[in-house]
Amino acid sequence: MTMEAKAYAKLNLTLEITGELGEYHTIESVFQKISLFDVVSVKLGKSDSIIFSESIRNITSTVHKALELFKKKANVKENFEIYVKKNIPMGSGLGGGSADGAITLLLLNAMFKNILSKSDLYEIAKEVGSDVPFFLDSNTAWVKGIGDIVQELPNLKELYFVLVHPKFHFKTKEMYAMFHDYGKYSDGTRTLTLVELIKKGNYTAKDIDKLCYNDFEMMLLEKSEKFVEFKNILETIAEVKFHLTGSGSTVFAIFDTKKEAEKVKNTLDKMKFNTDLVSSNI
Ligand SMILES: C[C@](O)(CO)[C@H](O)COP(=O)(O)OP(=O)(O)OC[C@H]1O[C@@H](n2ccc(N)nc2=O)[C@H](O)[C@@H]1O
Ligand SMILES: Nc1ncnc2c1ncn2[C@@H]1O[C@H](COP(=O)(O)OP(=O)(O)OP(=O)(O)O)[C@@H](O)[C@H]1O
Repeated sequence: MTMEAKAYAKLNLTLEITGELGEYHTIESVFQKISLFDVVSVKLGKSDSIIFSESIRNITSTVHKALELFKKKANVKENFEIYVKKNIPMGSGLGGGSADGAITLLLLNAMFKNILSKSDLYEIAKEVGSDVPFFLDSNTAWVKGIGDIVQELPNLKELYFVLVHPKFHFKTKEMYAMFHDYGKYSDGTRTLTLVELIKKGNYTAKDIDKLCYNDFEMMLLEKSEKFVEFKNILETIAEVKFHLTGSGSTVFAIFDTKKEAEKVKNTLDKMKFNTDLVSSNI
């Protein structure tokens, strides 16, 4: 029997870097799942095999890590064939690797009739990657710690996002290392303001847009000419504001209606930008 599930991407509506914890950084962030997904399928096999639809650089992928840790924790001796259809662009700040890792854990656990408790899964998820716990069962969340403390929020209302994927990419590890030298940490108050707005519930795309903030973006605007140039051209053509997600390089703009989002996407597509139109409704 093959079990299959969607691994949804996320946007960081805010991303404040608040300090350091060992080799990691502490963050305050609002994570939002979006309707862009990889598909993970799992079935029993003669030996463990993990195949991605696109070649990925890292042989110890999040899916390899999730499988290894699940088998160990659940004391499972069976072997599995896992296939991952990648749709989420890699190294984009959309959390594709983290989502795949979380969904692999959920599928394996479902195959074994929930052999592991929610808290066991959470512990393994943290080991797969600092962002992975969010992807186990949240849609909208206030994320703290090194990404591992997840506080559920009411689902964001149906909003639309135009994503633009630049030709250049940033590596998460290098971005945090660069931020360490840059050193302009935040205190989390911007994230708290957005959290309060989402809890209250009466808002428009514009209200959310005004509160979007990303410390990596602030750093890139000071340090990266290619990012500044890209963002300026994009915002001039689209006539709307774009925000970085995670450590980039994908940026997003927010709209109340699909129609408004389509208009901007069409304009950008004509100019050969690489875009996606997604919504918060998954
Ligand atoms: C930028 C974000 O996408 C925001 O959601 C995440 O913080 C990144 O999370 P991620 O891609 O799951 O990152 P990981 O694969 O766990 O970590 C890659 C590397 O980034 C650095 N890292 C990551 C997360 C974090 N909170 N602090 C860090 O300093 C560490 O050097 C780590 O070795
Ligand atoms: N399941 C996976 N899918 C894609 N890339 C993976 C996976 N596991 C490990 N990787 C490696 O991690 C790198 C970045 O992965 P990913 O696409 O998750 O980055 P990201 O979107 O920037 O994530 P985040 O927002 O969590 O920083 C890839 O270039 C690849 O080498």
